[in-house]
Amino acid sequence: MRRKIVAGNWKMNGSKDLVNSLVGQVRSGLASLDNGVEAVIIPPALFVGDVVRQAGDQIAVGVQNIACWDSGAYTGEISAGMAKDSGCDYSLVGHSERRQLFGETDDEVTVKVVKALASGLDAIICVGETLDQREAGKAEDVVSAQVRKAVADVGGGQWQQVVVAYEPVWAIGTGKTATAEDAQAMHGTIRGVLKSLGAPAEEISLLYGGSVKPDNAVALFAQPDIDGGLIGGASLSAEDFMSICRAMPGKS
Ligand SMILES: O=C(CO)COP(=O)(O)O
Repeated sequence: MRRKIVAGNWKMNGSKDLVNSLVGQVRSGLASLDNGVEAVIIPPALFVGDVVRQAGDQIAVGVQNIACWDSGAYTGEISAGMAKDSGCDYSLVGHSERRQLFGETDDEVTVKVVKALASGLDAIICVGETLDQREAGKAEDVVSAQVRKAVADVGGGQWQQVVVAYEPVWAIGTGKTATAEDAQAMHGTIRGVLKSLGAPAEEISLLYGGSVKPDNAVALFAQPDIDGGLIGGASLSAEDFMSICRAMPGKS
């Protein structure tokens, strides 16, 4: 059965005060929710320990990025093993901001997925096309290639640790969302790619990200191949984050 996931990527936002106020509110909100949603909080790495301590069993925790290496002289980097050791369950890999602002390459994404899975983290692999690529009619090709490359070294028994998040770059932080139909179409394509690679595609959760808000989450989550969301700005408000969690239908 595919997991239904709502993950909040705080990016470089938040503070200890936000951790202290938000995590408890999300925790009590989830206690009265029975739609089977798994909530994940992905704060800046410095706050992971604080979130883990307050999250209880109901909230999973993730990091926004991991290194390509296990340990060593890589100043400023954090390994997948360290994230796991600190209580993380997930790592984002290949977020478009990492790719665009920090020059993260497809090859590095492939390695980071391997490192995450080997350390026992679930990898939320982020893919998505730019506006130019969409307008040139290349969105499907770009996203399909990103997916193929990212999972190139995933082993047979590791697929249950893989989650794919489709985040069109033009929809991130812009207030523009893909229509539910366009998002569904791309999710169908991604599932098809995973199937063609021999993965148990029907079991893999596919998230949509890019300006997801309480008022558009219902239509997005109603789509058959959209199993949840990767939320940026709206995840910094406990109220909005919980509204988005509540937008998940009780589908299996
Ligand atoms: O990049 C995102 C989540 O990883 C989406 O961010 P916004 O929800 O702020 O558009």
